[in-house]
Amino acid sequence: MDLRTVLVVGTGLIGTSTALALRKRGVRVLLADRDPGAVRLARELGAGEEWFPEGEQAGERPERADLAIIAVPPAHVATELLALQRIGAARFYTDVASVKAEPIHRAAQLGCDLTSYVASHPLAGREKSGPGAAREDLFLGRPWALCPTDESDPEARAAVLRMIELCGANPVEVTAVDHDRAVAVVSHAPHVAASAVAARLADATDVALGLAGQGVRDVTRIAGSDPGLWLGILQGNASPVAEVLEAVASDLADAANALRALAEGDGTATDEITQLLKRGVAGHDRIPGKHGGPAPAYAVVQVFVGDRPGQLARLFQVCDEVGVNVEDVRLEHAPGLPLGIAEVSVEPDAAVTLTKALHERGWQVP
Ligand SMILES: NC(=O)C1=CN([C@@H]2O[C@H](COP(=O)(O)OP(=O)(O)OC[C@H]3O[C@@H](n4cnc5c(N)ncnc54)[C@H](O)[C@@H]3O)[C@@H](O)[C@H]2O)C=CC1
Ligand SMILES: O=C(O)C(=O)Cc1ccc(O)cc1
Repeated sequence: MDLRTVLVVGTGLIGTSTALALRKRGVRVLLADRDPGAVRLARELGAGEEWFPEGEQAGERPERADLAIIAVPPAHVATELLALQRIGAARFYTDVASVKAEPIHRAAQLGCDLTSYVASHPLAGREKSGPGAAREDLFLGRPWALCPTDESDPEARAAVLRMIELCGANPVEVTAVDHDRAVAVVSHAPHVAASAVAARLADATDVALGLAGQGVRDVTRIAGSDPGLWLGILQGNASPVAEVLEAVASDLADAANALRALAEGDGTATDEITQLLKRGVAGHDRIPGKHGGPAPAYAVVQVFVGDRPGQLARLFQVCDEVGVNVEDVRLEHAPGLPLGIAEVSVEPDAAVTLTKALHERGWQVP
């Protein structure tokens, strides 16, 4: 299936990232958003050209795209789909909303044409919104769910598969109901849990915040996301998310009770806590790695870096010189000190080479 022209409706984080990825693969991209500033910025970022729907530009017929990608909040997907289908904006349609059953159900209720529509959802994103946060490589190697229904035309499915492929993502075909149950576990409930942990920090003391390390940053990163967007996501998947949160809340309550017992001298309560921690390790170990397979066991080389411009570039230069590929990098800042620790993840075999090279060049490797 050839995608020559794609229309992106909603030029925020996901719409603009998709547009940038498609542009890079030579697709012509038309952009629309109810916020003119969002379209302007997406255009300036090189995501495509502005789309003028029927009647807005005198004498011009609207151009019919091969595929329209609806990248707006979940509650607006079905109404946008209907409006676009009414003017024949595209041959096929998809959306990228984080929930799937509810928008499909609503589209059916509104009388949308379900043959030309295959709902989808990239499992990649950021805690930031808007076109300014978009990245053309956001979807590389990431899962991208697609949920054809019995009514979906095979050609519509092929068009959506082609879009996913062009964005460099891995298609995962799943029913809308199974999708929603799955993302409740791997995305939506974790988001609420992160918010609950981060909410503890709102009135934490300055001393506590001054001692914050990478752990709390990891656990709360997604809590910085747009609450309006997330309310819509949680509303659209309320029961499956509630079910997972009830299980998490039960584990947390048991852990708190065990710790109370421990504080009162009941040493046997350690068993319960150990069991939870071990179940946590088992669950964490099951998360696939960045390319979709089992998580690779990278070695982490720690190195002190001064908080000055150019230090990371120098560090990467050393990696380059000794032919070591950087799989991941994480910076931990030491509060109040003019230095931090870079944690460079590399293939296990490369760790010794890199550590030796850093030592030789005068880097402090703890
Ligand atoms: N934020 C994330 O990490 C991810 C979000 N998603 C889904 O992608 C969709 C978009 O989310 P983001 O790009 O993060 O949000 P965003 O807030 O960055 O962008 C949404 C854009 O849609 C526009 N918009 C809203 N209603 C509209 C309408 N009726 N017609 C035209 N434009 C409209 C807004 O003006 C805004 O520019 C949502 O459905 C979300 O569930 C999917 C994967 C990841
Ligand atoms: O920021 C991250 O790492 C995310 O995982 C973001 C995200 C948010 C919503 C989705 O539907 C999918 C992914």
